[in-house]
Amino acid sequence: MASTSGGKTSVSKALDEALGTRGATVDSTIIEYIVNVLSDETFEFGEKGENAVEALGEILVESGCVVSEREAYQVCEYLAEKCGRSTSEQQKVRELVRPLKMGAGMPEARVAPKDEGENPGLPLSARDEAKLERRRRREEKQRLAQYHAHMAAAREAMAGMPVVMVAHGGDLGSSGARDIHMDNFSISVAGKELISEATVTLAFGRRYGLVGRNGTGKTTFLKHMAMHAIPGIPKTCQILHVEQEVTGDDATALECVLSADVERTNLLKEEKELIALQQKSALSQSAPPAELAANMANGIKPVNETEKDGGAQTNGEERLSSDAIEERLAAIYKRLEVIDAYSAESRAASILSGLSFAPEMQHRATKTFSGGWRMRIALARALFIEPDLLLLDEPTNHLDLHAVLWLESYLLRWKKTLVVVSHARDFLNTVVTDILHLQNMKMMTYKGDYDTFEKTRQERLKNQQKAFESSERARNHIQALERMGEVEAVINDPDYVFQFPSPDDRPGPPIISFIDASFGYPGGELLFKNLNFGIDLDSRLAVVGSNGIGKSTMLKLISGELEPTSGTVYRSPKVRMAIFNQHHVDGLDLAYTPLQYLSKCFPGVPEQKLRAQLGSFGLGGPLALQPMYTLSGGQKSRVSFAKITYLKPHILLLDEPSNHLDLDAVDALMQGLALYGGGVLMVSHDQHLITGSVDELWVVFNGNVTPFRGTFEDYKRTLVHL
Ligand SMILES: Nc1ncnc2c1ncn2[C@@H]1O[C@H](COP(=O)(O)OP(=O)(O)OP(=O)(O)O)[C@@H](O)[C@H]1O
Ligand SMILES: Nc1ncnc2c1ncn2[C@@H]1O[C@H](COP(=O)(O)OP(=O)(O)OP(=O)(O)O)[C@@H](O)[C@H]1O
Repeated sequence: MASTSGGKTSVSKALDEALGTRGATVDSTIIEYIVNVLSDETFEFGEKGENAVEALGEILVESGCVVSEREAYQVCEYLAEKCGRSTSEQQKVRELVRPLKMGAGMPEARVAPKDEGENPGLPLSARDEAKLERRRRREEKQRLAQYHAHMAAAREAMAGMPVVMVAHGGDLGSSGARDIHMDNFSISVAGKELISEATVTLAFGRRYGLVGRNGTGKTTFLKHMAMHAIPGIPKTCQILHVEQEVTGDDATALECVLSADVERTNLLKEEKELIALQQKSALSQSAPPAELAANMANGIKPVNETEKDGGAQTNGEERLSSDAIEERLAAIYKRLEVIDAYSAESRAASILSGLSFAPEMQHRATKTFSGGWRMRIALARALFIEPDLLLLDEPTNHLDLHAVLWLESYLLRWKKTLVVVSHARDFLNTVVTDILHLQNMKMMTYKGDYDTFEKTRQERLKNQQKAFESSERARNHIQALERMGEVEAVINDPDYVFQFPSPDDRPGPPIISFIDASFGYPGGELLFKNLNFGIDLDSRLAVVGSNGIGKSTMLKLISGELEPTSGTVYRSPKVRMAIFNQHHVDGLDLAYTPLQYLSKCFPGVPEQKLRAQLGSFGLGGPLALQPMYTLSGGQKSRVSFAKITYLKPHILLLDEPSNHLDLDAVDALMQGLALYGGGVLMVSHDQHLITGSVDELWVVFNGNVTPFRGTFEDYKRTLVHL
């Protein structure tokens, strides 16, 4: 099998042979660059030279080494045959001293040049070096300025979003909006068209799953709807896009949810003040504050900001009789009953509890929660508000399986309209009534769940293909083409491939061993007691368990980011581990492009190699050159995958790897893992991914990690019965 490179001399010789006389006409710096890339000891040609084409195809054509892409393939195949070596002969890749960690900003691995000649390009004079350095600094400044401008614009857009609160009818009433017709609209971002001339109707009370490849524009579409920026959306229609976590302050989680009912909050506040006043006036007949007197003069109208500002025309000296207070209180009680205010607290508490907030947590200040939990509070608030149109963007990403199952059943009873972006097949199949499919700038609606959509679409594509082929045949026979209806060619998404480079070396066992290992955070209780297990290069494991039970901590104990408080965790000194963690985006430097970012992480590695690595995760072409703050969620995830797998780890530790990936990408991930030659341990609750890519399920519970005998479906059933 031709997979890795040979020495520099043999590569140079093979290249000479492949290019023939044409080689002599090409700039020697280019030839030197190509030889350097191919003779790098970690370079893999691929079975038929396909990786070499990926890395060098463009430059071979552009420099005139070959005249066509086809010839580039031939040359690379020849080079692979001549210079690739079998796996057994492969040289060992340099080892990393520490594992690669995404969240913590993986230690930047410097790939040292083998010798002076390995860096492509000619040596520069001191003057040129200085010039280059100045340019680099200028570009850096520019890049940061653009990034900050982008973030400021995003914040401004967010601040301009209509505020959505619980509406009880009457003054604060909802429009009673029903169906929404968005006719012939287009959406562009930075001059790039994402949706073109689409027409979408959202029927009141239906639940739509919005699906499409990463980066097609689903989130952008939700944002535009929430801003009422698409013609056809009634101004009065309350649309809530759950996008941002709630801000952390002293209000408890429960108060934060309840405060979304502004009318209730204000009525309760007023009630409290009136009662205090009643008690006081019983003693001293004191004067009420101007604001209260004003409310009473206004009758039973609920207090809101407008009244506070403009309604206080009564002077503070005016005295209110206890009768007036009684009257106002009666009106308040009546209104509280009408708006179902007395059951609000239990409704809010039950939503929070469904989303895994224990009673104690519901009474904790929002500022004490992590981002993920604050996102869950934002979701709880949205469910409590019940807007006319609820827009959810990958809600299951932040939830444990228990909460996902609860959310599914809650949304099944949802009475209003829902649009949910999700890449979780089982969630979509359970929750949605229709699918909106965004592909190739077009939006199509399909009735039914995700599986039905897939079947219908396959059928539609088959028929379209048949119609296209027969129209093509007819085109060959009939001249009068105008008389035939135009049949569009079938446009299908290209197949994804995720390539996880397998390690070239296989360190002997044991690789990872837990021996009576216990762990607790300082000042906290023990999270794990006496763990005993091992992980090796053949392990294929999924770890499951509720939120906060310790799954991420366990990954950190495996990788060495944490050490046990007692007992031992043994890690083979030769093992290279890569961690993909849930907060991978925090580790990315968003002001850079994916290519610049990888170049920073792996200095000295030729650009073409890094491009090939990005390409193997679907980030080829312009995406590699786009600042990362402009990338979609799934696109950023791919940058992380490209980064952590570059140095061919022996063990992959994946914390919720399918979050953000589109459904085809999850299939590609499964395929990639199946071909990967190292060990895999993942934390996930994605049934499709788990079922298709691991052979063992481990449950974290009560300080233990126990193998589960049964399928993931069986495990899910145990949760429903809890
Ligand atoms: N300044 C820009 N220049 C070029 N492309 C841009 C720019 N800003 C955004 N984009 C592109 O616009 C698209 C916006 O994607 P959006 O986040 O709406 O996609 P998505 O369908 O929600 O993706 P995902 O499934 O990954 O979450 C992406 O393809 C992104 O690369
Ligand atoms: N650095 C830390 N210091 C103190 N306590 C921590 C720290 N990190 C996590 N914890 C606590 O340890 C417990 C386990 O956290 P961990 O993140 O491992 O759980 P998890 O099962 O991965 O949760 P999730 O599913 O929400 O990611 C939680 O109660 C958490 O609050």
